[in-house]
Amino acid sequence: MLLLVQSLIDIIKSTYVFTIKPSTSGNFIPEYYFSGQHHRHRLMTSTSMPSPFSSPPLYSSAYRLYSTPWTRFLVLLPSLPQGSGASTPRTLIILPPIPESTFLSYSPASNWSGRDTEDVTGMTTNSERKIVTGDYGYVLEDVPHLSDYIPDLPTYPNPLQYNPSYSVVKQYFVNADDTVAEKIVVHKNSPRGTHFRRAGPRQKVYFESDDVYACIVTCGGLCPGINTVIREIVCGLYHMYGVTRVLGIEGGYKGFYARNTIPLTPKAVNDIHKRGGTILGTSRGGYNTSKIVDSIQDRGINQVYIIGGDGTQRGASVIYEEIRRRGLKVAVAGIPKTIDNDIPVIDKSFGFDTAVEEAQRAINAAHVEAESFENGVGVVKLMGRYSGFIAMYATLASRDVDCCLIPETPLYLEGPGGLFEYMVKRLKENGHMVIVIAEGAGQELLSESMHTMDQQDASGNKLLQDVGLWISQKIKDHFTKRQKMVINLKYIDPTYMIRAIPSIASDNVYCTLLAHSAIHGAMAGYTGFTVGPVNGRHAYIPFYRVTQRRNKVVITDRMWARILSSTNQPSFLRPEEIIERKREEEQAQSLVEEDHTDDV
Ligand SMILES: Nc1ncnc2c1ncn2[C@@H]1O[C@H](COP(=O)(O)OP(=O)(O)O)[C@@H](O)[C@H]1O
Ligand SMILES: O=P(O)(O)OC[C@H]1O[C@](O)(COP(=O)(O)O)[C@@H](O)[C@@H]1O
Ligand SMILES: [Mg+2]
Repeated sequence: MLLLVQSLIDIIKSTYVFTIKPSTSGNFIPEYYFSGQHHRHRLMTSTSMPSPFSSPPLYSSAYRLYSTPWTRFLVLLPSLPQGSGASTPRTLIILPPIPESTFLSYSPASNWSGRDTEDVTGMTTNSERKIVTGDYGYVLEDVPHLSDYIPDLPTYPNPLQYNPSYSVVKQYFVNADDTVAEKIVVHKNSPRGTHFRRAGPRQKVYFESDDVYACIVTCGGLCPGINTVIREIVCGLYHMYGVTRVLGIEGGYKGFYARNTIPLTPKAVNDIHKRGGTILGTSRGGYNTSKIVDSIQDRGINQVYIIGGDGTQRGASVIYEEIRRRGLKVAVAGIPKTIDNDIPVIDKSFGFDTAVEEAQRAINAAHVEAESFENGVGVVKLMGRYSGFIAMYATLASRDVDCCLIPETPLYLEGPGGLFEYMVKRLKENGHMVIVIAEGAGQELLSESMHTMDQQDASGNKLLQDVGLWISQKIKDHFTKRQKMVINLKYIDPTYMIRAIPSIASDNVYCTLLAHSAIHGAMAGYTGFTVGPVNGRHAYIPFYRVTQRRNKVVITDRMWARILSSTNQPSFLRPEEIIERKREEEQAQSLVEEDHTDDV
């Protein structure tokens, strides 16, 4: 492979830039830029990927070679046939990862559309995606800075050094070179791997307090803790940096151009963390980049704090791009919000602990009902559109659950190894049982039996059928018609109750840290970033890293094994499927750096 790579260096001449993005189906969607246009093509699954050494040969003029320093892969892109358009679908081949040392010897390749620059530390950077490489396989996936596109910006001493609360803190300011490792479990010879810029206050800031005009917007579904984040942004800006002008945008993204705004002061937000929801209101859909950025520009806003999930962060990324294109001195900071805990890279999303805590009440109720009746069955539906983290953690915490069903696991009802067989066994053994089901579980079965059309919400998210109602009915039908066994089934759907409550104490502290990290980053001139803890330390993460894939429960990991061992439920996986899943997971691991929440 080494020789092969070396001999191909001279053909790396192109203007394409790749990133590799996992799609919802687990395939990888490469995204690339061609002549300034942006196209997306689905990459074949890793299992169906042909060998790079197979026909047509690697040296054929039909292929070009690309390298991506942030994924450390080589990608082969077949050239377009004569006369075809730029959007013609093409098959990509990804070569297996190559030794980091080899890669760095010629990375970044001359094919980046971004300019290559050498920074003072001698590290090589790329301005399209700020990748900095260092010794021993060190990679920094840095976030943009206002000075990247606005020259000669003045800086000011950070007012925090005169703040009586903070000036006593030893080493209050973050060292400019501090970065946070994405992976902390390493082996003797592992490369140092990917890092993110450490969050926190800097010695110099790029805004004078009086000049700051900040705004806050909340988008997407609710989540416990949103009000706390709003409160802490307002109070943090005021108390740490003396910023008095903060505007609340009402009703999500569309509020920028179609709704009212409200001035936010520490007094106005003093008590809001005790309430669920968002005092600003939220929405799905209604995203319009130019109208949003026009509104930011017209109002003279220069710091934008955007609280929302994966869709929101995608929107924030486009807003940042447009602001940069217009050359505006406006910092864009994202604060990740999702009750489903499906945002990657960060350790956990705020509100998740609150949701798991509140879910206990529903599970307890289901358990009390179930054990009080002969053949009592409690069914609890929890949120989790594509990721079953709430169901998994709520199950593990409760210990009263006999079966946990999540979107990541297969599910079948009838036959050996199916749910009904397990239920009969469990009811005979225990006389009652509790099932926790995440809303996204078993959706294929549902659409098969209900013949429903794919429907979407205003943001384009798939609208799910009510799996709780469906499975409850299926269970009832099975036991009355097939088993001739009387069961007492109680279905509890606490989903919105869980989402709408105020956050618990630990989430409140977490929300405060997120808000402060975002403020410090924006004041220091960073932009186009999301904040969040990575292995316990808060970091600035480029938008593309939190939107390129979804955090999911890995059912071949130890955490899911703990569930199986705690409930004794069937895995719904046949042995050959387990092997296949493991293989797929290993391949995905080697293609994209994974960040599981497991590994306790
Ligand atoms: N790919 C995208 N590009 C721009 N805006 C988006 C994108 N996806 C979603 N949005 C916008 O982000 C907002 C929230 O998205 P949604 O998916 O509903 O919630 P969440 O951010 O919680 O995932 C909506 O206003 C939606 O229009
Ligand atoms: O009814 P709504 O508001 O569309 O929300 C339902 C969805 O919101 C979620 O809480 C996730 O929301 P986000 O994508 O906004 O984080 C899912 O669990 C659920 O499917
Ligand atoms: Mg979402």
